[in-house]
Amino acid sequence: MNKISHETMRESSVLRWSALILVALTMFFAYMFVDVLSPLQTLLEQQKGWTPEVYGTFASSEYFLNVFVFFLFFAGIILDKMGIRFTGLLSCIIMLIGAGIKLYAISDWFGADNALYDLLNSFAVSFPPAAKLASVGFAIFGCGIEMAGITVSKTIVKWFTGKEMALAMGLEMAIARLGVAVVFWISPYFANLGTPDVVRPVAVCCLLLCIGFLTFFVYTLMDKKLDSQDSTLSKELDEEPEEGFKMSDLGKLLTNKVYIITALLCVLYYAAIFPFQKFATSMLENRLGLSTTDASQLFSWFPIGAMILTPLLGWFLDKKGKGATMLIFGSILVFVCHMTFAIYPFVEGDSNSLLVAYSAIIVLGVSFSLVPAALWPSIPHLVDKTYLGSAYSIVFLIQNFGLWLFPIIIGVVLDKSNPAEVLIANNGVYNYTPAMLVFASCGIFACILGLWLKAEDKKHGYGLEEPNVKS
Ligand SMILES: NCCCC[C@H](NC(=O)[C@@H](N)CC(=O)O)C(=O)O
Repeated sequence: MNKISHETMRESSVLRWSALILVALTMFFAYMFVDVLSPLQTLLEQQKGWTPEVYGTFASSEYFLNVFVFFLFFAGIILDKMGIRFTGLLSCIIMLIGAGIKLYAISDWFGADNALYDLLNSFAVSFPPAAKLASVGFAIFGCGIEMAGITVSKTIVKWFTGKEMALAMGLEMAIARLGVAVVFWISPYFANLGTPDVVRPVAVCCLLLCIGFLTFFVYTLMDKKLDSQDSTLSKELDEEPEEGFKMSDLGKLLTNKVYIITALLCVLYYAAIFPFQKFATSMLENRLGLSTTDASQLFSWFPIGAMILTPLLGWFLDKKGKGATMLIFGSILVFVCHMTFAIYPFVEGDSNSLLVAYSAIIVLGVSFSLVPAALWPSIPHLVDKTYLGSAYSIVFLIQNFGLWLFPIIIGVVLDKSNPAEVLIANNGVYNYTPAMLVFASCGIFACILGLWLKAEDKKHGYGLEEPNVKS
């Protein structure tokens, strides 16, 4: 009888973690691109005439095709049918196309003598043509990054099931957060290198996206080898090949109560995070009277805090469990942060005010470690692995709806709560209280869903409070 070799690449910790670093780098550069314009809202308003409403609509366009053309739904099916290599490379190409369009839209090459410019200028004239085309590019980019996000989640499950899965997901997200922190520093830096210009940082981030494509390409070589080892092993062990994804699996997902609660918690929680990220620099400028650079650097402590804590909490989840409890605490903390920015009487130049702002940002960073570290590794506990790609894609789809809607709501709330005459009377300083109350309310609803999830887990034993690593 032949000797059976049970060793695959995933049993080597060096190879397993190398695979993780390669895919995490793709997400690192992608997350940089997502937020490259976030610290430049004020400059966009001054140079390009993008009002908060225009900016909010542009920011939400990232999610438009995912939600309204159901791209994410198809992305999940493509992932389950075509596999990680194909889907990952496709997602990188889509990101590059979208990013290129956005760069072109805000550049001087896209100007009044251009037929496309004239066409886009012929309707909805309060929305500048550059913002329209940039939104199209960002919507295409959004398809790519979300498709990459579900692919990377499935990749981590593939390499780390029964091992340090939550730590791996935590580390991947930490690397992505580092990308956000870096872009909040380098974006204003490149924009202000010489004559202030929003195009420079976007061009730099486009180049970095190409590096992300290359790191994913290198990963595909490892993925191919692992697949061939897995199929040899299955033959040696005489295992039945795994059944692939079927359309009927979607019905199973959508009638899975605990999965739907998790998806709703996800949309409410993330609505208080990513859309806030798009307005945070401007909020800090207005609430504390800071310059763009100072506000942006203050805010960068949020992703930095999340970056440090997410892997530690992932490690804690692997060893000790308590995932549902982490979701509840994380939701309470997001509420605390946003309420602080909504109601604290900040005074310009006051050191106490600055201390309170820093503390609130750190609290948000802690929250943004607790929830993601617990949420994403909980999905494999709730669904069958044959349709895990679709399970992630539908959570992302529901989440993307919130991420699309909230920047628009916040843009409108800002415009309505700051009519022109009030804005002039306030020397152009925006009142952010109503907008921050909207964000705070998301935290409350997410917390209620977290409590419900914990009760369901206690009743049915999904293992959300159990450690991931089986000893
Ligand atoms: N492997 C990690 C999975 C998701 C991480 C999560 N990202 C998202 O939820 C994205 N859908 C949101 C976006 O791209 O805007 C995160 O915490 O970053």
